[in-house]
Amino acid sequence: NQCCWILTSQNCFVPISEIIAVEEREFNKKQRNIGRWQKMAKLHAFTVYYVKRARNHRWRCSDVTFWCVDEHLCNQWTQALKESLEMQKSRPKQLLVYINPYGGKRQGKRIYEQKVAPLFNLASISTDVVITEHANHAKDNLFEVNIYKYDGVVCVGGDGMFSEVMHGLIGRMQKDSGIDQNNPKASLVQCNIRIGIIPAGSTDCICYSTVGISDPVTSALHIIVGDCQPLDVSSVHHNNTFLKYSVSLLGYGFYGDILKDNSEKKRWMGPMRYDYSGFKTFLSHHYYEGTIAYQPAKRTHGSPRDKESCRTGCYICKKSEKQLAEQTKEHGLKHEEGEEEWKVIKGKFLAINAVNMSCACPRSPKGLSPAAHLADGSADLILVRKCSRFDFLRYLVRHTNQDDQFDFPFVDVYRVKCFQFTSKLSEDNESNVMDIGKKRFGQFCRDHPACCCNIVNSTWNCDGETLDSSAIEVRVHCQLMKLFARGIEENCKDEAACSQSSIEQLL
Ligand SMILES: Nc1ncnc2c1ncn2[C@@H]1O[C@H](COP(=O)(O)OP(=O)(O)OP(=O)(O)O)[C@@H](O)[C@H]1O
Ligand SMILES: CCCCCCCCCCCCC/C=C/[C@@H](O)[C@H](CO)NC(=O)CCCCC
Ligand SMILES: [Ca+2]
Repeated sequence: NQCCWILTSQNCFVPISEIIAVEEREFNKKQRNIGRWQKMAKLHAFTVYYVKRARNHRWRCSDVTFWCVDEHLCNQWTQALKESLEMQKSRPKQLLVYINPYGGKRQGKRIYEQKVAPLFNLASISTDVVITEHANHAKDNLFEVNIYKYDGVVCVGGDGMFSEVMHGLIGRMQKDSGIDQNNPKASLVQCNIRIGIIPAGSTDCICYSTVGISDPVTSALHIIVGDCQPLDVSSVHHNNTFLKYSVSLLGYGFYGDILKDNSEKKRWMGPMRYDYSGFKTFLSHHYYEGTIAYQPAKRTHGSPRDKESCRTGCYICKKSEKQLAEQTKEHGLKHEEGEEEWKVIKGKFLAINAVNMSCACPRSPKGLSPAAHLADGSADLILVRKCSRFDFLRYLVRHTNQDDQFDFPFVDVYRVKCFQFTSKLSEDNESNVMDIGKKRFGQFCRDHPACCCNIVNSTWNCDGETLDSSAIEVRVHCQLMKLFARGIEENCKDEAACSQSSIEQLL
């Protein structure tokens, strides 16, 4: 029962849902026989391992040992606690684990073996572990194995590794349900097999934005207690062909160019390669011309300029969950064609970013859109128009401090449910007006050679992977998948306040 609590000897309350394991203990008489009367009695003991909150959303495994002289009483306690743990139905028993040994600082295998596997053992979770041998190994494997025998899939790596596992799972669900992913209007089948992320990559934005920290032990504990966080997923299509899914950043211009510069050859630099490419891309200061058409997300509550962020138990995401359930009840899987109007914006942009979540990460703890929601069925579309290098720097710096990064005349932000983008170049090509001058003068703007306006296209950065087409059609699928997470918890000033707030939440 979620409302059962134990009071530990350190005077802190632990909800049953946050107990990791209970173990009988061999009591060591020599160590404990301090009092005279104890010499005569045989002692019995059990240890409770539980989640302890540390600073900055970190979770740690703490333990407390209870002992008594009455063997029957001791057994009763252990039995009762173990039965209560058995009743926690959302906890995983069997997991499929994929480890990318080459992600981030190449520490994935060590992190899993030293920090995560011992905790899974303690919590009696059995695992099948696959160490990937090449890119797409995990994704392809998910189409072959019996995924339905697992309570979840864990990926040890960065955002790229998560993306692979997500594509494998969502793709497999659609295949098994006979849904054509190439149809941009298809209603996709929700994936109920949760994904756990053990962060071991370069940006780890998805883990950071859903847990509040990128820390392997914290993530392992969220998996053990069986947390569940639904997540919006965007589908990306070009000409009725499925390209990719995205959960964090879909970025054209600045973030696309960073990735393009960031070739596999630079992987030896580890996470540093992004700073190097970021600096180079900032100096190049390229603009791109194009047209964006979007449908505003009218049914979702909240706005990208809100002061409150999405947190554990977010009521805006809960409302979307309710709406989604009602909609599914009414229309089943049939896609309901929106009647809402399309808004069209043409212009020259330094960056076009569409984010399904805040995209908080260690480089930017509040993220690209601090008020974006994990599971509200919408994305925040951020348009950074042509501006000076100095203004763009001011905009970037605001990602790292408390100032509002949307409070600039050259930045617009909209909450959308779908959008389309066409670059000026592909518009021109489509209308068959091939300007020979473009070829002759190379990649820079013929009319204004010094304006840095690029005639060639940029590339889309889709959760850290490049897309082959610049013209794309994007649609947000509300809560298409689930993570072993609970969103970012409100900050607790001290442990006592933390326990108190958890009690209030449960009551
Ligand atoms: N054994 C492997 N060899 C080479 N590449 C792999 C292997 N396993 C997975 N990959 C690929 O490596 C890519 C990057 O991995 P990952 O996301 O773990 O690290 P990262 O790029 O350093 O971190 P981030 O994505 O957070 O920036 C993934 O897209 C994945 O497809
Ligand atoms: C003067 C200081 C200015 C500093 C400005 C910092 C702004 C940083 C915002 C970072 C936003 C990251 C969004 C996440 C994108 C991920 O899906 C993707 C895959 O891991 N990472 C990158 O593309 C890697 C992106 C790397 C960006 C540097
Ligand atoms: Ca969202």
